[in-house]
Amino acid sequence: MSTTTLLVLSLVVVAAALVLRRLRPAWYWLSIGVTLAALRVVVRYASVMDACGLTVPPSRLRLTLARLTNRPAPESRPPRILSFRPTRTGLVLRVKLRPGQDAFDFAASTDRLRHSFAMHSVTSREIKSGVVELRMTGYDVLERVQMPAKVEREGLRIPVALREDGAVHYRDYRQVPHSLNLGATKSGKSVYQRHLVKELASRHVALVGIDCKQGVELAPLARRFSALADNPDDAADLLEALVQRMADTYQVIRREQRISADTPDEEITADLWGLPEELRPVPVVLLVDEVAELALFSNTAQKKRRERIITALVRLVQLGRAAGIYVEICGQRFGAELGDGITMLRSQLTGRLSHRVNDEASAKMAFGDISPDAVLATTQIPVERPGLAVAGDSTGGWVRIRTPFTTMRQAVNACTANAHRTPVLDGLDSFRPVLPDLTPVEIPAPASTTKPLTA
Ligand SMILES: Nc1ncnc2c1ncn2[C@@H]1O[C@H](COP(=O)(O)OP(=O)(O)OP(=O)(O)O)[C@@H](O)[C@H]1O
Repeated sequence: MSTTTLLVLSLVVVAAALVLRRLRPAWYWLSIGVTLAALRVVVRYASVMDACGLTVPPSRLRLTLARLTNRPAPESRPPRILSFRPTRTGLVLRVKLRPGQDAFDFAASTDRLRHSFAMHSVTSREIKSGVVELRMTGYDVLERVQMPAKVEREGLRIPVALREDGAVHYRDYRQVPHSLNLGATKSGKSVYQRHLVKELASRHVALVGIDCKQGVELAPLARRFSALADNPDDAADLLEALVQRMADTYQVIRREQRISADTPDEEITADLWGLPEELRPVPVVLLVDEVAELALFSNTAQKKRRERIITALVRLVQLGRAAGIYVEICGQRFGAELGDGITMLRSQLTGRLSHRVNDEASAKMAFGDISPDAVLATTQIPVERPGLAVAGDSTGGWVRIRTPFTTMRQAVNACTANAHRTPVLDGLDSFRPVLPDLTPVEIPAPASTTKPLTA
């Protein structure tokens, strides 16, 4: 093969790689990117760590030994690599800190590491004392979200989104029972909720919905819902019925505790999950869409209704966890301006998720009491990336996530396929939703209003 042919061939390969990298970054990463990036990290590791100030100077002992043996002074040492593995979206590097190093040094250097290793993003976290994990992504994984084929699908741990470091973000109801999902209009709240329902559909769980937008978001998914309210009056009754169900579940737990009174303390159940399977009531996920509609009032009757609703919600979030009742509240704003009880309610919603918001005050409603960094990250979500959100928890940790785009049709299909799993809930029978007619309806052409022309 002549040199010219070789040159042309190399140019074509490089051009193809560049095009692939631009148009299909995930394919580029899997085919070429991962090898190049891994080589880059391995070759540059020591010098990058040094440049980022993540090395430690030689100990006195090493210096003395070098002096005694007439050898040149030893160099500063980077942290020891414990493991290094490529993933579907990036690289994961685990390092053992040297004496005197701190996980915060790494957290503060992630941006420097990112551009030194030419990666898209780098995040760090201490996984155990003295061991830091650096997760690097090779491309912007949140641009076109693709969940990995293999995700944990067990119990009430739901894969809801992809994190910016390429890991799957789970909504774990048993760890974080209640959550708040905020965002301005068109920010992606409904798509998130739809995806959540699609994933919950195949689990052993009862779905209960309140959607005061006349049910436009949840009614199409009604086949998988055990109860649904589409106006504030029904919502008040439904919430009170749920509070009653919670009390009934506590009775079952109490009875079981008495039966097993001679068993050791640690075996006496204090929540639904400790009950034997045949006695265990089905757990319930309550989804509330546009919560502000429940809190607003303009006359005395509506004010009374609001009080009933907020009281029931507060009771559910305070006591629901042990009875297996989990609450997911969704809205554009959720602050003190919605009236009494809202701040108290919010403090019990330990899971926080905020899509794009219109102002800092709204971001503070999600994260003001948890993490100022998360407030800043929320205000920086761009309009042109709906679905991007900041997820946090009460420990102050937060992460950027994006849910895969889910159409209403995909969610409806999942609900229809799992309709047989919809449990009947005692006491909530009267709230069973009217099933949507999903057969295509032919829309008649509009009658012509144009008068025929006369000569
Ligand atoms: N995860 C996502 N990935 C890609 N596009 C998305 C995502 N989430 C939302 N979008 C886009 O943004 C649009 C608005 O999303 P969505 O209806 O969920 O907003 P919303 O916050 O519920 O708005 P509203 O409060 O007005 O109902 C969607 O129609 C879709 O085009």
